[in-house]
Amino acid sequence: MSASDLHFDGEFPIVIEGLTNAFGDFVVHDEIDLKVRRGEILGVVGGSGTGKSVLMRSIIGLQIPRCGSIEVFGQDIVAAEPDEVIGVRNRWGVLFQGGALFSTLTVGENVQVPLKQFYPELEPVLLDEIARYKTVMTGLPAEAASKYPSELSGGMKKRAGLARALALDPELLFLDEPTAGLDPIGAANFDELTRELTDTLGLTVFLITHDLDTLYAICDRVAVLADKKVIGVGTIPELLQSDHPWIQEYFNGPRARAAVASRDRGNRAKGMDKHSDREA
Ligand SMILES: Nc1ncnc2c1ncn2[C@@H]1O[C@H](COP(=O)(O)OP(=O)(O)OP(=O)(O)O)[C@@H](O)[C@H]1O
Repeated sequence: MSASDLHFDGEFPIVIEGLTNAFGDFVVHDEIDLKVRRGEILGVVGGSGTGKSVLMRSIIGLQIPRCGSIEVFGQDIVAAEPDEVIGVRNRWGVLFQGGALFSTLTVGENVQVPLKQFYPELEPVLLDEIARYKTVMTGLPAEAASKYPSELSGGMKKRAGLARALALDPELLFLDEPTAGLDPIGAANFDELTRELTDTLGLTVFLITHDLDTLYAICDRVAVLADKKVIGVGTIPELLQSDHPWIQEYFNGPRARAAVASRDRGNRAKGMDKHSDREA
């Protein structure tokens, strides 16, 4: 438990204790603990290969840990029978790295995949309607629902993947490097969309990223993976109190300074917009 969790009296949709993941002799996580707070966007960072994706896969039951426990909405994910997990699986949505859309299905059909899986009784006309609604919710035009992934830009594919992740009205959203491969404007727009959806839908978000701009712009707290452990969890100012060299180098390096400057410029621009709105 992090020091700040002692002062947090809300709920924790994800509770991880003593989690060890290993492939043969290669240990990725060594007895890690992590709690995700309801309503937060938790950024998960760490060098390449520190096990961010493996951690996410363990939480959603795609990776069987060597030991430890993972509870999602109070349901034990590790020890449970597959049937027992179904009740929580429809409470989360996942945007995998690269979108992971089915290339032979249209965007709308992709969004319908989880709907058909969990609600096979839904009529086709209703499935179409929900798929169109989810597509538009992510900022895509309604016509995008009838397009194939190969007809979409990288940014549109991410939004389509997000629409599918939101298909079941999840409470918990997993995003694995959602802004990777997007240009800075596309990435900033996606960040804004993530924040807006989190606030309006009351989501809790587990967000793996290498993108410092994303961390500074939208994450409430950040968890740092290094040395097979979670070496810190907190707001960026809290993490900066740590003297761990990776944290210092990451959050005090030139790229972090550029991210802070960019966030501040964005905030100033928003303030000016509000000002000119009031004057108009
Ligand atoms: N199925 C697997 N079999 C063997 N090793 C694996 C498997 N999946 C992941 N690994 C190893 O586990 C380690 C952590 O992988 P993971 O993909 O979680 O890293 P990551 O922190 O997400 O990296 P990146 O930032 O580069 O995406 C890596 O060394 C990877 O090679």
